[in-house]
Amino acid sequence: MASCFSATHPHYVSWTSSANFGQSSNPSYVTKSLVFRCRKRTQCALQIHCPLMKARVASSSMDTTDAHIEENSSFSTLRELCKGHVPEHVINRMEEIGYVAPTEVQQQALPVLFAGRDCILQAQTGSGKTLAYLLQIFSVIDTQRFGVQALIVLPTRELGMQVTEVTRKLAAKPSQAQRQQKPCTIMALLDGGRLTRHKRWLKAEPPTIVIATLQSLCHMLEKQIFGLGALQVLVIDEVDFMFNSSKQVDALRRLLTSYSSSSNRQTICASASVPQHKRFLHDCIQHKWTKGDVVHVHVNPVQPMPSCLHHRFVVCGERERHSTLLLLLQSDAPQSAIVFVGEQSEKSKKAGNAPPTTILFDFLKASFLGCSTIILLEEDMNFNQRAASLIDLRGGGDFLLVATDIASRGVDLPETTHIYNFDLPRDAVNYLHRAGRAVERKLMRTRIA
Ligand SMILES: Nc1ncnc2c1ncn2[C@@H]1O[C@H](COP(=O)(O)OP(=O)(O)OP(=O)(O)O)[C@@H](O)[C@H]1O
Repeated sequence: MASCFSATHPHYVSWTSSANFGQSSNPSYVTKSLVFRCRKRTQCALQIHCPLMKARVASSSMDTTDAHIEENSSFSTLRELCKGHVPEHVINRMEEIGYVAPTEVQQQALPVLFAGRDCILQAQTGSGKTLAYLLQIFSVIDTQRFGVQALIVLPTRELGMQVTEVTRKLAAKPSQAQRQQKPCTIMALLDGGRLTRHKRWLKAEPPTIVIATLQSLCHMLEKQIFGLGALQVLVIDEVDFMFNSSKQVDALRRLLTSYSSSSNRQTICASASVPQHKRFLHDCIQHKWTKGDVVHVHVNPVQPMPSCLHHRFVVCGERERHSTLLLLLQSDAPQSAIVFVGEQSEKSKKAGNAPPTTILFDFLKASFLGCSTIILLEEDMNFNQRAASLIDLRGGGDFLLVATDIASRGVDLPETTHIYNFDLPRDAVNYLHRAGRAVERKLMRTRIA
């Protein structure tokens, strides 16, 4: 048996199976029902769904009492919130871009961040965590000083490019009066970039802000191309993903303790999911990844997934998965959608099989006529192809993206209306991040209104 389930976005939650229909306003109830129903069917589904259940139980025990959060609901605009902390030209730029009213996480986190506290920032996908930590960075950097003052570390090149774009927009040229000041320089040090050019730049004059993936960053730090002696703010975005990745965790630990010291910098960790957050906070203090008085800003802890999502699942036979997905796409006629496919196993690679992403991509290109722009994004593509896919996606217009989990973390594709999990996510956390790709712009619209 195989399952294909989808998350779409109207203002209620429902689920369907080949045998039953149901409705609920509580996503965790949906998860429970899904587990229960699949458990009755096959062992295979049971194995797949058990982690979902565990994560649901873990999330239901969360509370916010582990850290004092400074309540400050009196700021109705970001300008008021940032006044006296963030330079005027950045505030002006922020308003020009359209960031006027703060989101909930910005309301709660910015006073804590401006007070210089280390912070674990946990809030729903698309809630505006990036802007919160960027505003803090702009509040502390001094462009007259030499050295890298802020470092943002993220798991993928795609997310790195996105955060770099927002940072550059905010840092745009200061006003006439501030022209005498040196501009804020920003470097994207991402896997697949031209490291020789970066090396020359770093040696000549280190940029004020570096946005990096771990591999490229650690390469530069190990070769002592630059140091973190002047570092004031270190941000680890998608922190749970980074700590869970066997490829990244050692380098991340070195970055947090050996290359710079938590007592000399402000450390901000961000994610929509921090499983076992009390344990994580304990580890942060114990291993000196952060200072001892680190704050856990946890927005909306009882509802880790936005309530505007509509969830459903479809159970079908293994051989009918492609045709079932096609039928769903034809009946939903999504404006823009992402179809998540699992990574190819090593065994399948060794056997010389085509990757499941490519098989599905070719199938949809040949059979789905509802969308002219069908795009592929996966780890095994080279960096130029990956960049080209992102440019196509952001070029406007409708799209159908066939992707691995490379697109599940942080990537902001505001036009996305539907998410299809062609292969089941590994666990509830993975489901939450995949589903979260469909909500960002809609949530913002609601909040601003
Ligand atoms: N105050 C604001 N007003 C309007 N739009 C905003 C505001 N803050 C952020 N946004 C927009 O909301 C979208 C989502 O923001 P962002 O990517 O920071 O979310 P996130 O919390 O980091 O999500 P994820 O957990 O998926 O990484 C972006 O398009 C961003 O430009």
